[in-house]
Parts: sequence; C-alpha cells; structure tokens
Amino acid sequence: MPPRVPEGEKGDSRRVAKLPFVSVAVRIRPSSEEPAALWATEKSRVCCNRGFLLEEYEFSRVFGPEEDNQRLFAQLQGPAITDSIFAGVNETLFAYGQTGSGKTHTIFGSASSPGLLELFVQQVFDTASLRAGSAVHACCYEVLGDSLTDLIDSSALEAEGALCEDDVVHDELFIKTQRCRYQICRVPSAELCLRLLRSAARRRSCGVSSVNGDSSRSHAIVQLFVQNPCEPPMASIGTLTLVDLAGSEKEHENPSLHGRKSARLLNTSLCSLNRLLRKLQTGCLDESERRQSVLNKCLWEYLRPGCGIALIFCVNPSLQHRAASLSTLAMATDSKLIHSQRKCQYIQLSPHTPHETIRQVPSSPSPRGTPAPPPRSAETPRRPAGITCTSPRQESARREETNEEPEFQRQLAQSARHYERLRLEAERAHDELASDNMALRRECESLRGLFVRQQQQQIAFWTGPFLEMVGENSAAKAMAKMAAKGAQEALAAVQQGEKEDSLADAQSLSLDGVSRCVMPEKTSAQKLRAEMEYWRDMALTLQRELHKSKSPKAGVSDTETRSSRSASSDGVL
Ligand SMILES: Nc1ncnc2c1ncn2[C@@H]1O[C@H](COP(=O)(O)OP(=O)(O)OP(=O)(O)O)[C@@H](O)[C@H]1O
Repeated sequence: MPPRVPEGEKGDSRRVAKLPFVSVAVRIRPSSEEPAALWATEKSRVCCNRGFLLEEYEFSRVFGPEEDNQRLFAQLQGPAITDSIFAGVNETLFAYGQTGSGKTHTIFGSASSPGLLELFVQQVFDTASLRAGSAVHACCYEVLGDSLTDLIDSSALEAEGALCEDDVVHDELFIKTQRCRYQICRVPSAELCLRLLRSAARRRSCGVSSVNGDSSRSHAIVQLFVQNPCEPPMASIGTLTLVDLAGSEKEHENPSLHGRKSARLLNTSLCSLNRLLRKLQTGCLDESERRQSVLNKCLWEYLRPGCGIALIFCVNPSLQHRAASLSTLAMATDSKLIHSQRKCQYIQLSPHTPHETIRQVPSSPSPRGTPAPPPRSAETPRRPAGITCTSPRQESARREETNEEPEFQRQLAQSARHYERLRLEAERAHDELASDNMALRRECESLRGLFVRQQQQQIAFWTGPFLEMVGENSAAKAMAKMAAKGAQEALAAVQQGEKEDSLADAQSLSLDGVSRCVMPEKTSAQKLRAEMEYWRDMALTLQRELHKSKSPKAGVSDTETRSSRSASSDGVL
C-alpha cells in the first residue's frame, strides 16, 4: 500500500495555499540626504522623482525608512509563513538590491534590532513547542563565484555538550570536480539555534564596496528544516530559506582590486539568478537554469514551482543612487508576475528502523483519501539526507518497546551512513560523467560539422573548377571522378552515422531507472571518445592528403597543383 498523504494536513495545505502572502515588497532604507529620489506614499506604493516627472509603482507592500524589522516580519505574515513551513511548504525569502541598501540589516539585523532571521527562529521554536515530536535543523553557508563555504561551526557547542555528534549531519554539493560539504545541525532550542547562526554570520566574508564600508562579499543562505509528525507514519517537511544576496555594484566603482574581483563574481552569479527569476516570472523555468551557477544550484530546490517565494527589494532613496534604485524597482515590478503555488511535502517515517530514513514524498494538495504520488526521482531533492526523524524521547520509548540492542542500532546507523556516502558518490560520478559527456558531444559535433563541410567543398572542387581547369585531360578527369566519389561516400557514411547516433540517443532516453542514470552516460562517453579519436584521425588524414595534392611531387600536372592550391586558399581547408 502506498503511503497516504495525511488527511488533516491536506486540509492545512489547502488553507496555507490560500493565505494572501506578500510576494513582492519594497523596503526603503533611511537616508539623511535631501531631497530623496523615492519615498513611500501608501502602504503599497512608492513614488519616484525622475526629475521631469513623478512615477508611482505599486507592490504588495512598501516599507518606509521608519518601519523596523519587527514590523516587516508582522506585515510579511511571519507567523503564517511559519505555519506554512510546519505544513510542509518550502518558503523562501530573498533580500535583493544594490550594495548598501539594507539587505543584511533586513535578514541578520543589528545589535539593536533583530533581523528577520532571529524573528523567524523565535516563531519557529514557539510553534514547535506546540507540536509534539517536531524537529528543527539549521544550516548556513555562503556562496562566492564557484565556491561554497560552510559558515557553521558546531565544535564549541559540541564541546560544551549542548550538541552531540549525532546532532550534526552533512550535506554535499558537487561543484565541478569539487565536493563542498556543509553541516546541518539539529537544534533543540531557539537560543542554541541563534548562537549557532550568529557565529555563522560573523564568519561571513565582508569587505568594502563603493558605498558600504562593511559590505557582504558573498551570498549568504540560511535554512531551517522543520519536520513535523502528522498522521503516522507521515511527517511534513518544510524549509525556511533566507537569502541575503550580495549587493549589485558597478565593478569599476569598487575602491579595491580585491573588491573589484569579488564584485565581478557576485555580479555574474546575480545575473544567473536574475535569469532564473525572469523565467519564473514567465512561467517557463527549466532545469537548465539550475546548472548556470552555484547560487542557482543551491537555491533550485527552494525556488521551483510549489515553493512559496517572497522577495524584499531594498532600495536607497538618495538621489545619487536613483539609477540603481530604479533598476531594482523594475526587477521588483516584473517579479510581481511570480505566483507561488505552495505545495506541502511529506516524508514517510519507517517504524522499524532506528534512524528513520527520509523518503521524499512530494505532496500535492490531492483530494482526500487519494494515495500519495510515488517518491521523487533521485535528481530532484537535495535535502538534509540522513536527518533523523524522531525526537530523542520517541526514540528511547521505541527502543524500550522493541528491546533492540544498542550495538545493533549503532551498526545500522553506521551502514545507513555508509550507504548514504555511496549514494552521494554515485551522484557525483553521474554528474561528472554527464558533464564529460556533454563536452565530448559538443566536440564531436563540431568535428563532424567540420568534416561535412570539408567533404562538401571537396566534392564541389573536384566536380567544378578542377574539371574546367584540366579540360580534355582524361587521366585527370578520371582521378577527379574518383576523388569526388570517395568524398561523397565519406559524407554519406557520416550522415548515416549521425542518424544512427540520434536513434541510439532516443533509445537510451527510453531506458528506465538506474541504467538510464548511470550506464548510458558511461557507454556513450566511451563511444563519444572513440568517435572523437576517429574524427581527429580523419581530419589529420584529410589534411595530409590535401597537402600531398598541393605538392609538385604528387604526380599531378602543374595546372592541377595550381588549381588545388588556389582552391585551398579560397577556403577549402
Ligand atoms: N532599514 C534600516 N534601518 C536602519 N539602518 C539601516 C537600514 N537599512 C540599512 N541600514 C544601515 O545601512 C548600512 C548598510 O546596510 P546593509 O549592510 O544592510 O546593506 P547591504 O544591502 O547588505 O549592503 P551590501 O550589499 O554591501 O552588503 C548598515 O549600517 C545598516 O545598519
């Protein structure tokens, strides 16, 4: 029997999906400069002075300089977003804007004003205290260019005994050939969670930007994974993702060389993210966007259709930043097209294993009583694999009940970790093979194209200008005929091979499961390598032949030599 989506939670998910969440908000930071280029006119409008005219924009919510993070949290419906996470939805909040516009202030806050992160952590733990058996895990990492750095350091908490070894699991992301690991910690209380995240925030890379002396030089991602048992054996699993993007900045305006370098990397990843958001706006997001940058790869799971997305666009109201603010407002206007259709996710808790393994069951607000859809493919979720799904209390009660040997449990946990490692290695090998395969395919295609063009030019040469040149010389004519025939045959063989390859590709696509994931990549990579070697040989042979035909010793008359030289200088090769 397939597991059923918990009926009570389905009700919740429908309720959650109907809540009027804020999707696009604009926040105007305080500024002492007068006159201002923009200001909030109403709760949802912002007016912009363009010099010759005043323009008004409308968003879900506009926050003026006097509104603090507490108000932002309340107006963005922090408590409702938290409920949505407990119902199993992935909720993602972005702070977006130019450098110095107040993104870090919004997410991480300051000494005097808690940021959205702290407010959410409090709310999540307040809600968790009312839901028996729920568990919260946290991670925090930064992304700069092609690198991902874990910002969590749990060693101090482990040394104090506040966290134990089993509370920390690792997830990995394969970036090119590098394995980037980051920790995911099971956090028992809001206080511990905040200690961990505050120390993570202090480790974030910072530097100087053109307008901010304490500018974040990386994109920071903080995630809280909430697991909430509902109807046994199911549990909802929702994630809160807070993203403090690095600010966009004109590269040449940064005062330091290092700053200009990091600005280039940050702008590149922001461009990829913008492209992804644009596709989300037009409803044509496709898998290819996932691989465009490390940032996209990290956020993909939490931006896909089914997730709740809220974007906070931060702007600086001063006149000198008007151009940058207008471009932020333009992006904010387009982002109004993003419609989050929230879906709940569930996992099945196995009652027999000591550490329940997570089986992702994509939830959909399916009608009451209908079976849940099958588990997701291995490709989609990048999730804190290995997170234990029961509370320590439940776990010890179960151990007592089943009278299991602790040694046996240790062995089981060890083998679970071992198989998880193997799974991740297989996934990495698959990713590497897939990218090798793509590169080989591209190289083969270009060699194949080159060869086809060469053959066509040969045929044109032997059947056209060469014949005209040799006139009545029958030996030369016969030789030209043979050469043209040879080129035609080679061309036909290539075109036939192309057809067979595309047929083989189509067949490999129709293969199922594991064999489709791993084997064809391997075999076709080998095949493509062999094919590439073949084309390299072909190209070399051709070059040698044409070289020979150009040389006076080739046994062809002077006229022929001249004609083939003139043909090659016309671009035959
Ligand atoms: N709404 C606000 N209220 C009070 N102070 C603010 C507000 N927004 C920004 N600031 C202050 O402005 C300065 C720059 O803000 P912040 O570092 O958050 O900008 P940022 O957008 O994260 O910049 P960067 O992209 O360069 O990291 C900080 O000193 C911050 O305290």
